Amino acid sequence: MFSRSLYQLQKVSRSSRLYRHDSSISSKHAVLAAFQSLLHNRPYAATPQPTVSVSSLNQTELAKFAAIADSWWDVEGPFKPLHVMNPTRLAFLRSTLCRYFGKDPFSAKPFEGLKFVDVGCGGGILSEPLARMGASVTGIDAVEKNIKIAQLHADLDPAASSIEYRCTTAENLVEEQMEFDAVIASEVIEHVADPAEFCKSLSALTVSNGATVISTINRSMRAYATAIVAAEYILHWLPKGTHEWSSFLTPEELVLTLQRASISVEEMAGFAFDPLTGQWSLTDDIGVNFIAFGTKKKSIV
Ligand SMILES: C[S@@+](CC[C@H](N)C(=O)[O-])C[C@H]1O[C@@H](n2cnc3c(N)ncnc32)[C@H](O)[C@@H]1O
Ligand SMILES: [Mg+2]
Repeated sequence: MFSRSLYQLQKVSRSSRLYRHDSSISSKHAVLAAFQSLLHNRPYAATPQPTVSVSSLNQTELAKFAAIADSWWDVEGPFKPLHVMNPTRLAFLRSTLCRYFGKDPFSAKPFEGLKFVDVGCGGGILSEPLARMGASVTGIDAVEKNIKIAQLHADLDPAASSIEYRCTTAENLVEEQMEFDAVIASEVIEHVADPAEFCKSLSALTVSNGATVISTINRSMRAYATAIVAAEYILHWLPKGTHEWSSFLTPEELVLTLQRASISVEEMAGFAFDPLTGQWSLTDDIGVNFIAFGTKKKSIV
C-alpha cells in the first residue's frame, strides 16, 4: 500500500528541474555543481572549476544541535517531534527491513544478526530501539556532546548498552572501509553540507545487496507552512531556525541522488500528523515528511 514504483518516481523526475539541459555544463564536476546549485537554489557559476567537497559537515547546522544537546531525552523538549515520530519510523523500518532481509517482523528481536549504522544518531532516540530489536548498532554523530549523551543514556539499559557510539562522520567510516547491512540516516540529510556526497558515503557504507533508509522533509510549500512556520513559529515545537526550506530535497531529487550513488529506492512512505491524537502514522502522502527505503544492487553503477 505504501510502495511507489521507481518507474513512477522516474516519470516525475524526468519532468523536474533536475533534467534541464544547460549546454555550458561540460565536465562531471560542473554537472555536480550545477546539480547542487539547483538543489540549494543557488546561482550556478560555470567557471572556475569547483572543488568537490568531501566533508558532509555544515558547521552552522552542527552548532544548532550542540546548543540543545542536553535535551535529547526530554520528551517534552525540542526533540519531542522525533520522540513522537519514533514508533512510526520504526514501523516502516521493521516492515521494509524484515521483508528485505527475510526476518520475522513479529519476533521480539527481528533484526538479530544484522549490522546497522545510524548516521547522525543524535542522542540515540532511534539507535536504542533498533538495538532492542536485536540489531548490532553503530551510532555516529558529528557532535561530540550528542555522542556523550547517547552513550550515557544507553548505559542505563543493558539492551541498549551494546550500541557502539562514535563521534565521526559517514565519510570517515568509508575511509575505514566499514560496511553495514543497513545504513540509516533519519532527519539528517537536510542538515548536511552536500547531499549528493553524503548519499555517496551512505552507499559506500552499505554492503552489496544491503539497504539504505533515509527520512527527511520535502521541499514543498506545505512543508514550509507546517514544518517551518507552524512547528517553529506558531507551535514552538522546534527552535526557530531549525530548518532551512532551501536545504530540503523533494522525493524525486532524493531518488535521483540515491540512484546516482547506486542505491535504488524501492519503497517510500509519508508521515502524517494527527493534531487530535498528537500521533504520527504512515501514509501514501509524501508531501511533507517522508521516508525512503533503497537497496544497493551490484548491477547498478
Ligand atoms: C535532527 S537530528 C536527528 C537525530 C536522529 N537521527 C534522530 O532522528 O533521532 C540530526 C543529527 O544529525 C547530526 N549531523 C548533522 N550533520 C551531520 C554529519 N554531516 N555527519 C554526522 N552527523 C551529522 C546532528 O549533529 C544531529 O544530531
Ligand atoms: Mg531536521
